[in-house]
Amino acid sequence: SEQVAAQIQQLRKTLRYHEYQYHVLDNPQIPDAEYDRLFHQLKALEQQFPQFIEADSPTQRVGAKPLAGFAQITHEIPMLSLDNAFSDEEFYAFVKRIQDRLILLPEPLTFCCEPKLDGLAVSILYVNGRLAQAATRGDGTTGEDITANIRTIRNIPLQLLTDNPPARLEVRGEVFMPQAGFEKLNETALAKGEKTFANPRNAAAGSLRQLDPKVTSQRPLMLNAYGIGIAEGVTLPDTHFARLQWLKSIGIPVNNEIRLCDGVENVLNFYRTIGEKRSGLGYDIDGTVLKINDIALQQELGFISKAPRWAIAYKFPAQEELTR
Ligand SMILES: Cc1c[n+]2nc(N)[nH]c2nc1OC(C)C
Repeated sequence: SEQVAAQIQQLRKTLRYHEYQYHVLDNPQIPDAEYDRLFHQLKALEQQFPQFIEADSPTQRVGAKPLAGFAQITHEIPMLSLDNAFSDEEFYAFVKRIQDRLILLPEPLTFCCEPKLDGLAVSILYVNGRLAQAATRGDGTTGEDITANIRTIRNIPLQLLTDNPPARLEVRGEVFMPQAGFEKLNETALAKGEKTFANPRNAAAGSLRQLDPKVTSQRPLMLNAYGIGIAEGVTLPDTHFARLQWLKSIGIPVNNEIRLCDGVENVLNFYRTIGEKRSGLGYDIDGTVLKINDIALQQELGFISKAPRWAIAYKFPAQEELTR
């Protein structure tokens, strides 16, 4: 049965590789039917030899039974919110406050510019490379344990794709529901006389708050990572953009609209470009998040009580004001 164990390990490795290519690199190497065939081959082998089943096998996404409730989790590093800007002038003022505070002012000032996805912020903890725990942001200090539901999200790896994983790595990101999946979900709900959701954000929130992971597993949710919390047993790169690239390299999905921009004019150009692309992205965003890229400068600037001094969300006018 060593031969069976080896065959099972090889199938898991192959499936993880194809999940990474499909969900993270958007570059599938095999047709979906071939992936499904491999998946069901592994499922059958594990059913025939249950002694080889492991919690982070690609077949083990959907938890067995519904929870009675959600446990509370206290974030070791608080998940803070963001200060907002609603005009170029407010963004200029944000940059001026940074320039006035920094002892040594690099020229140009480099920003990591990201779309601000309209979903739910979550924290996902990997222990020795295995998904161990996940929580909602909650009030920033305490959130709800949604580990069982997070495990069902197909583009979140159950195991990091690296041979020497950090002892502990906390990935922070947004769980969202793409517009196409949202419309299909509401169509089905309507046809079955069930409750429909007002918008993709509410649908994502409702799906993550399901006590039964089997229900969450049927919902078209996705994660896009935007930062790192706890990181032990690894030396992280010294810029935010390089950290996101590193996350992507070990299997964590990162949004592909993220860009580095040198200087304020290029940042504002990013903001306008994303605004023009907004209706065609396929998922809801409510603005951009513009961050000082250099980690040492972030640490020098620190946080105001509730939000970092080094990042700002520059929002778009509320969607209702514009025709969709
Ligand atoms: C609350 C939040 C939300 N978002 N969304 C993105 N894309 N980045 C990002 N960063 C955040 O906070 C960090 C600046 C700490």
